Amino acid sequence: MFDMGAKPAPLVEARGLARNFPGRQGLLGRVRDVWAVRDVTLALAPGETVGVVGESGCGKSTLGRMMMGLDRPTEGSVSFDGRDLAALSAAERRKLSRRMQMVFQDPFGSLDPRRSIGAQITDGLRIHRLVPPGEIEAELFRLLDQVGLPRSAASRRPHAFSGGQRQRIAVARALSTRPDFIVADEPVSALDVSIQAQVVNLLMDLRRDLDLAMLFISHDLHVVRHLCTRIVVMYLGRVVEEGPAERVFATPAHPYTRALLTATPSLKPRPTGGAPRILPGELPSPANPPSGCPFRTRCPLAEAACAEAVPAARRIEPGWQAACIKAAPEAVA
Ligand SMILES: Nc1ncnc2c1ncn2[C@@H]1O[C@H](COP(=O)(O)OP(=O)(O)OP(=O)(O)O)[C@@H](O)[C@H]1O
Repeated sequence: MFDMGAKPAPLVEARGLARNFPGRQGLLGRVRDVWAVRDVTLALAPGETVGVVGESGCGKSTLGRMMMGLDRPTEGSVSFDGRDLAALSAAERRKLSRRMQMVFQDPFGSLDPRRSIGAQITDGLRIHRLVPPGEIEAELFRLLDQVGLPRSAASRRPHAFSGGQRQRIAVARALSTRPDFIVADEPVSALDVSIQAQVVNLLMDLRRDLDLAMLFISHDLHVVRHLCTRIVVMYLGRVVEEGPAERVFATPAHPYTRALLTATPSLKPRPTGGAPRILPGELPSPANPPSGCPFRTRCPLAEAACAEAVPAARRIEPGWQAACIKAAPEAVA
């Protein structure tokens, strides 16, 4: 379990979260469940931005969905403002949904091509009756201003916008209900590099102005570095390192974090689409993870003891932990 250090009362708290999915029959007839997330404990204070990073398939989206209450944990619990999400009635859950919003990688997939974006941005206002009907248009214009879109955008449909503009629309829609907590799942990965910076800057401004707590999921460490105060590194469903973003980036303590940072060429332009960079060695199947430390099959420091047990989190400093028997802060070249 990760020790969170001294912090204000959390807004969102995940305790011992795990999620498995039933496996498919393999060639030899063996069926293995996939543990997408295992034993994750994580808390966000109000207004805090936490980045979740790791290679594709390490469980980031599944964690984000559980923290939003969109997916039920197999084990563990998520609480929001001190209330266990699993214990809420449907009506309480609906009410709470106003305060929790999600922004996805593909805004086009979550927008209805036949409706004007003005109508779509204001759905939440109507559902939750946040402003009187006569004030909806003024609120819509305020939201468009906030995300840097012209007011003339209101009457147009999604296809009239570029990828970056559509992500601004998705952000405006998420903000419309005045949430306290946003899960942003790879919100800029599908965008052109130059546009990514604009959307990240927008999110930074909003975080500052609105005091939003944000779980920002990304395989791109540099995006996270700009935006987040704390970083959580996942590998095969487990948190392997967690700490203040500045400290973790300067001197990562887990060999996997070091490998991720080394594999990320610093701020070089890269192709659109943001395919995760390849680390040395093969990522084991989540249906058949190695015994002991999940990273040991690719780890340059691995020794016999690493195969014996999943390493406990070692405290590097208050609020900074790494699950490795050799965890020690070390600068990357
Ligand atoms: N609904 C599902 N049914 C079966 N397996 C699933 C399901 N959702 C996720 N998984 C599996 O759980 C593991 C974690 O997936 P998840 O999407 O959470 O990872 P991720 O880190 O977000 O990856 P990506 O960046 O590719 O989205 C993967 O092995 C995935 O195949």
